[in-house]
Amino acid sequence: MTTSDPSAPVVLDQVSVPIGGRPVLRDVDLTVRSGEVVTLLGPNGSGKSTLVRAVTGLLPHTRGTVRLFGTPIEQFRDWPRLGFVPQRSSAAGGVPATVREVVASGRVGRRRLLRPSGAADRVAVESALEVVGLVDRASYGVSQLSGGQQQRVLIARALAGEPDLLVLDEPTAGVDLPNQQALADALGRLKARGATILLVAHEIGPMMPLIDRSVVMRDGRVAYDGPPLTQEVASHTHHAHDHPADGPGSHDHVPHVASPLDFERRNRS
Ligand SMILES: Nc1ncnc2c1ncn2[C@@H]1O[C@H](COP(=O)(O)OP(=O)(O)OP(=O)(O)O)[C@@H](O)[C@H]1O
Repeated sequence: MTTSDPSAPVVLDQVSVPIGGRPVLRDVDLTVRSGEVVTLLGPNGSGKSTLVRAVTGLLPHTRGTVRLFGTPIEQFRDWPRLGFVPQRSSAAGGVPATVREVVASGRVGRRRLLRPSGAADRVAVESALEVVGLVDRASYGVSQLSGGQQQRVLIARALAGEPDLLVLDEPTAGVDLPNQQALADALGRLKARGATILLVAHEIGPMMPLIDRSVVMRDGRVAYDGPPLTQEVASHTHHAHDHPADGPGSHDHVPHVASPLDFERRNRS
């Protein structure tokens, strides 16, 4: 989608990203406007994580331009405005940190160099813990928590930085329904504060009412960019192994949404 707002939180214009010499993102146009919640959908390997890694500056692009809040990413310095929740690995990571410590680490970008944390930092950390419903677990070691709760710790860490743009890569993968609901509530509050959210999601679930737009990736390109997919389409999942045409190497680890075109095609047959 082209944009009339070059100062939008995210603007990708004809962006290509190769990995290991292979084109993984190809000529991608994408705009996420201020205050929007946009979901990135698409089969495994279609380039969703690559796209968010290009947006968060973790992966360089070779063609096109990536702009954050109107500034080309190469010149962008206002990183505290951006929060990123990476694809789930583990918030514990073998480090014996408490929940509060991990969440407080999200304030680092907001603090002046070598200054101890102040009242504003403490308020932001407590508020983030409250939003994700982990106040009563704040002094627990992160490794004592369930996977879904650890995911909420990562989200609280991003929220503690009070980002204007929050990018989340599959925050609900493998997360049970109560945790998905807690996440949806947290994102709803962030949205109410005016934040912009770009979300890679296989499982939309309780987040559906928050979504303003859906973008479906396929083979490194944008295959659909438009109104949010309905709950019916979004919940119409399949596994890649049902579709041999997807070819080798596209093994799926979770049910996923393909493009709306697939949905219609399957309904016709
Ligand atoms: N570090 C890497 N080295 C080599 N190839 C990679 C690397 N990262 C991604 N790829 C390839 O790039 C393509 C896009 O991957 P990407 O992770 O962006 O897809 P995705 O849509 O996020 O998939 P998933 O839903 O499984 O997370 C895939 O073919 C993947 O194998």
